[in-house]
Amino acid sequence: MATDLKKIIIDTDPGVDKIFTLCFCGFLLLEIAGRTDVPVAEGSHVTITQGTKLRIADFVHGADGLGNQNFHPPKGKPIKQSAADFIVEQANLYPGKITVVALGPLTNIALAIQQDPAFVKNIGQIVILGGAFAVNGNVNPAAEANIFGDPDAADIVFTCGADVVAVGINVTHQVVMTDADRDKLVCSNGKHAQYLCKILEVYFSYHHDAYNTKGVYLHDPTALLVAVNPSLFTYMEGVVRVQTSGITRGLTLLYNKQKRFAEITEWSDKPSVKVAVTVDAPAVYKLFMDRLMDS
Ligand SMILES: O=c1[nH]cnc2c1ncn2[C@@H]1O[C@H](CO)[C@@H](O)[C@H]1O
Repeated sequence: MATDLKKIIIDTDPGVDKIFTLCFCGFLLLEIAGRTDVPVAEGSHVTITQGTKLRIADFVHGADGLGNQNFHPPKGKPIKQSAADFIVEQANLYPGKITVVALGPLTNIALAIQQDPAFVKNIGQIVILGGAFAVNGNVNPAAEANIFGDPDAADIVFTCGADVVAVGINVTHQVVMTDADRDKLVCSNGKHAQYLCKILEVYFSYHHDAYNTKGVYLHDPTALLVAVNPSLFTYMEGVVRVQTSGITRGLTLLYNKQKRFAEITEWSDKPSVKVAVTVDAPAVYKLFMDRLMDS
């Protein structure tokens, strides 16, 4: 029986919880997992306004973005196309069928939108790990890290008119791997469990210090599940705008359309997106841990 497998492009920067997500997909770091068949395209080095991309998270993920484990550089090379060109090409080849899961700043997707007027129609869905909806950010009280990385790009993506679903830290902070579960993972037969527990050390100590929690937030794996198992979440629809300057640069503000304002606002006449508001955290967590411990 033919199965209609979902076609997913993961648009990501390095990071410990990103590796967890790739591992969950059966990829891990592609060479470690022997998945050299998966094409890798290089993303933009500058923001959509040609600004320098800030390195803001070495204290979260380690200086190499991978838990300071000094891995050998990969032998394989990225494909020649840029990430934006690749995303545009795939959306054209498989109209309505591609889901892009964005786990980092949104520069590549904003570039794809600017490059090809048909992209918004051709892309199946854009799942964004990003934003802090009605809660404090994690870079500063206003901004979540991925949106803060390129707020202008984020505003382009949120208002582009494609099928956009955002999962912010108001939701991902509910999915926590505890210290005790990390210890269970170390002792499990999972193929990548030892490796994962090593790269987790930096990430755990950052969470202990920054949040005073005995556990880490599984941001990125949770976002992936929005793409593959959306019924584990509930959503609100509305227009999201991103603050691009000032002390609240990177703030994501959802207009829930409950009030009809007398004035025209920056949210008027913009397309709606879906924003995750609740998550079945035990179910998400179980799916995730079962996969990591048993495969
Ligand atoms: O304090 C932080 N600074 C920068 N990046 C962070 C921080 N905490 C988590 N993340 C990263 O940003 C996304 C969620 O906001 C996640 O991808 C996580 O890896």
